[in-house]
Amino acid sequence: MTQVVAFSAATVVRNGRTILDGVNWSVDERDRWVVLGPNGAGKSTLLNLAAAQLHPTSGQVKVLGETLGKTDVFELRPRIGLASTAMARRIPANETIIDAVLTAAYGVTGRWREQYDSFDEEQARAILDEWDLSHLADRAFGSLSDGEQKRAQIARSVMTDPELLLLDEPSASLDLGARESLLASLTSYAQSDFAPAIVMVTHHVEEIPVGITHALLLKDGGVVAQGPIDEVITEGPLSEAFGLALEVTKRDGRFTARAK
Ligand SMILES: Nc1ncnc2c1ncn2[C@@H]1O[C@H](COP(=O)(O)OP(=O)(O)OP(=O)(O)O)[C@@H](O)[C@H]1O
Repeated sequence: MTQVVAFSAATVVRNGRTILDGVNWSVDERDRWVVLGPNGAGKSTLLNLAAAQLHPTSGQVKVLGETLGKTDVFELRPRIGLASTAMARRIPANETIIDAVLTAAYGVTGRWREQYDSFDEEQARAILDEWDLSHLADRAFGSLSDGEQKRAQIARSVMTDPELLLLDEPSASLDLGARESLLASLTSYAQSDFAPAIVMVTHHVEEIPVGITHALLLKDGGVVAQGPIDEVITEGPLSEAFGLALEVTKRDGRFTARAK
């Protein structure tokens, strides 16, 4: 199997503070990872390294075979799909959903030329259909609900057929119905043979879609546990990561956790 992400003692220091501390981690092309940990654990920092948006202060990070610091990140980034709130903020509020997805093919967030390739437009419409957004194609991004915006962010992030898909809290702030519907879509996407390697960040085990194969638990910038999901999302490692005694259950592929 091909490694799409390889961290070797990856460390990030900001303002004299170590926010990611000697992380060793690798993602294979068939893997679907979830990264969990409390606020401030370093999850977004780790995702930004994998997204080639940030360089490690020390150690080595390889993404899609390229070593950060020794490669042109502007060539690497189009091969990576990233859906995050920070990315969504760059989409103009009056941009239509079809354009918000379509412009990903050109690496921009605002429609800037009148003519797009008809192949790209067809691809964007097929993706809207896949993510249940076709009926909103001509609506302004800023007018969508949080749940619809999350779907639109993911749709945009898969437009370029990325080799690595990174999702930062895809179901945060969604109501129960929107969360469950998005998780079902993520499950069917993750189980497709055509889906790339996936890494998603979340705070809650209830937000892990069925089909995620591996988990990484972070605390204070360090790795508490990592590996196959059923070995990691268990009482011991999860209680250690969140700093309280937790009871963890799994049913039909979904996890729940509560304080003991
Ligand atoms: N530029 C910076 N300068 C100083 N500290 C920073 C900087 N960027 C991030 N941090 C700190 O690093 C820590 C890790 O941040 P990060 O956003 O990666 O955590 P997280 O696990 O994603 O948190 P959350 O769950 O709250 O989103 C936090 O305490 C944050 O305040």
